[in-house]
Amino acid sequence: MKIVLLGYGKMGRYIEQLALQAGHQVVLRVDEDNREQIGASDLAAADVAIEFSRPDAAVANIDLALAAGVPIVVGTTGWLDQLPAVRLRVERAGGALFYASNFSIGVNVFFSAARQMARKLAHEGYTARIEEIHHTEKLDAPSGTALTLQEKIASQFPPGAVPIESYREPDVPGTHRLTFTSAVDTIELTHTAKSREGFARGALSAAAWIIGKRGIFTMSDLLGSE
Ligand SMILES: NC(=O)C1=CN([C@@H]2O[C@H](COP(=O)(O)OP(=O)(O)OC[C@H]3O[C@@H](n4cnc5c(N)ncnc54)[C@H](OP(=O)(O)O)[C@@H]3O)[C@@H](O)[C@H]2O)C=CC1
Ligand SMILES: O=C(O)C1=N[C@H](C(=O)O)C[C@H](O)C1
Repeated sequence: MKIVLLGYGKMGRYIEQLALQAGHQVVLRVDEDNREQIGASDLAAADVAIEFSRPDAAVANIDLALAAGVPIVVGTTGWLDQLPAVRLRVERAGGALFYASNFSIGVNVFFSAARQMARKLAHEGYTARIEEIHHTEKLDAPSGTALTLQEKIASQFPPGAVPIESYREPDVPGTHRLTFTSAVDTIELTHTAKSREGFARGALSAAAWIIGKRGIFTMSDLLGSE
């Protein structure tokens, strides 16, 4: 694959390392310093763009890839309130967008398990809460993953009854814990990322998968999960 990296920070660099090891090419690296100089024609030679930048930059980068006619994989969190408008633009342009708050296989299996457990446990009187811990450079809170997890189980509980607590500690790649509590016991489900490798591998799988497709996709499309 010929890849454009939109965002060349912790994730962009990790993805580049794995991509080069796998024999792919990185044809353009975009960060805050050169973003203003980049136009759609600069992306034209790429098969796919992979976007890990910042919450306030993601949507303009999606529009750039759409204008270039290049499929885009977006890992940046904190912009999904704009998804309905972005969806319209992707459809109108006949483009391809793959987005996920978390690209690791482990977290996506965690989501499926959480959904199944919530279905059963909410009716047995359990309450649920979510905790997330990330490194101190993280710009958004709650994490995108915690919000997706909340969305996946919220319908089983009364409105507003699944709180999220966010903690920031040095060097934590990403930890998410879902706790169900009843009068008689507690059930905890925890995903602990040991590094950013799982996120980077998942983003590269999504990039290979979306080439040649049109539409809007997420991890359940790639993994065939709920
Ligand atoms: N979905 C998932 O699985 C994961 C999602 N994430 C999310 O990905 C995002 C990035 O994370 P991370 O790599 O750790 O962040 P970093 O802060 O390490 O990197 C962000 C990069 O984006 C660049 N940037 C800033 N503005 C723009 C712009 N307008 N266009 C293009 N690039 C820009 C920065 O440039 P400069 O260095 O010049 O400032 C920097 O290179 C976050 O939202 C994070 O939550 C992270 C991990 C996994
Ligand atoms: O900012 C990060 O680092 C991460 N962001 C994503 C999120 O907000 O859920 C995914 C992962 O937890 C790492």
